[in-house]
Amino acid sequence: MQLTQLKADNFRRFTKLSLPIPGRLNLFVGANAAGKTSLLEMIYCLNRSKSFRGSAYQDLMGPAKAQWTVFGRYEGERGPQTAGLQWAEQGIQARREGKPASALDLVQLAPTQILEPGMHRMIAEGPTYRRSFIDWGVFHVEPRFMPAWRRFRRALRQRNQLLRERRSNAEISAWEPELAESGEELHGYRLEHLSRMRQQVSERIARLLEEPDWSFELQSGWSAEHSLLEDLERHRERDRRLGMTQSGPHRAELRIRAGKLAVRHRISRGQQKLVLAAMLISQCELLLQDAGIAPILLVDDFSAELAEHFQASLLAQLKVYPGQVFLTAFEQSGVLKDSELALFHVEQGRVRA
Ligand SMILES: Nc1ncnc2c1ncn2[C@@H]1O[C@H](COP(=O)(O)OP(=O)(O)OP(=O)(O)O)[C@@H](O)[C@H]1O
Repeated sequence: MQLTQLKADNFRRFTKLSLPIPGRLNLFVGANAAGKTSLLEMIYCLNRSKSFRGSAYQDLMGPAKAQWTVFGRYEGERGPQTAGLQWAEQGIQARREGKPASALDLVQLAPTQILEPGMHRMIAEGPTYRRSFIDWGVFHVEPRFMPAWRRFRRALRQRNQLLRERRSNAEISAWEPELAESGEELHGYRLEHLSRMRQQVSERIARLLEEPDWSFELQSGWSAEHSLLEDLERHRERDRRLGMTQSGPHRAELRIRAGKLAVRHRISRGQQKLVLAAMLISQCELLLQDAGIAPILLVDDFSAELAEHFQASLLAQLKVYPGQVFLTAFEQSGVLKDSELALFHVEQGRVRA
């Protein structure tokens, strides 16, 4: 899907915005605090119903009133579409084609991914971010993922509560078959998605970083020698002591290695950015192959931490990516002086093409 018009009312410093977006490759330029990241956040928020900066809905409200609205027109695989998201003190409301919709409807309409400086944590920190990277892709290509995820969450919640309440083994184990079955199912979807992506990601990273030998391994979250059901039984006493279930796909880990070393010990911040970019672009291409949708890619602070020749290889990969791309930068200099990029100047909450 391509966003062809973006409108906003009282979103951060954008009091009123109505921006036609004619093209696929777009560049927002402007000084510090001009509002470039807020524009990406607006698109992300519309398409994913949350801020990528971890801001609460209320924080997105500008000074004009206690309410904000974002609206988008789209063209693409599903024909012309519209979507809107409005927040007021009563809560958040989503609309699709002018009719009330769920946040999930918007998430499905125009899959959107972001590469932003804070994403280093996806490599440098714990497994949560890497799991959510895999799950975002699985969600869009595998319709059975959400029902399995809901079954799993429910069984996990119930078992955890019974563990905390120190209830009998009979009561606790009653939830284990459901938890194990849905948990194994989720792991299977993740594995399938990763195996479809693995080679492409490794090759893309090798191309971007000019270094070979990258590997990805998904650890299930329970022991490799046992089924999840067996693991839950074997570790019930440990789980009792801790008051929570320690085995399952909620403990899965995606290990990324460069040669034999974990990637976070091995590469610089700039290289981390390229690894993440390679992972995101490959995953977006897989979504196009498997679900027929080319996600929108947002890249905040495109040039940060990248030497000019790395910027050039990243831009080259984004240019051949078939989906819509939005970049931000302080100015259109160096490799960004590219006639294929539609340029937008952002100044104090205003945008001009
Ligand atoms: N809810 C809000 N209401 C009004 N203004 C806001 C709100 N939230 C942030 N701002 C203002 O928006 C500006 C920051 O915008 P943004 O982060 O989009 O800038 P940027 O162009 O990406 O800057 P940089 O290049 O420095 O990252 C700041 O001046 C901030 O005070």
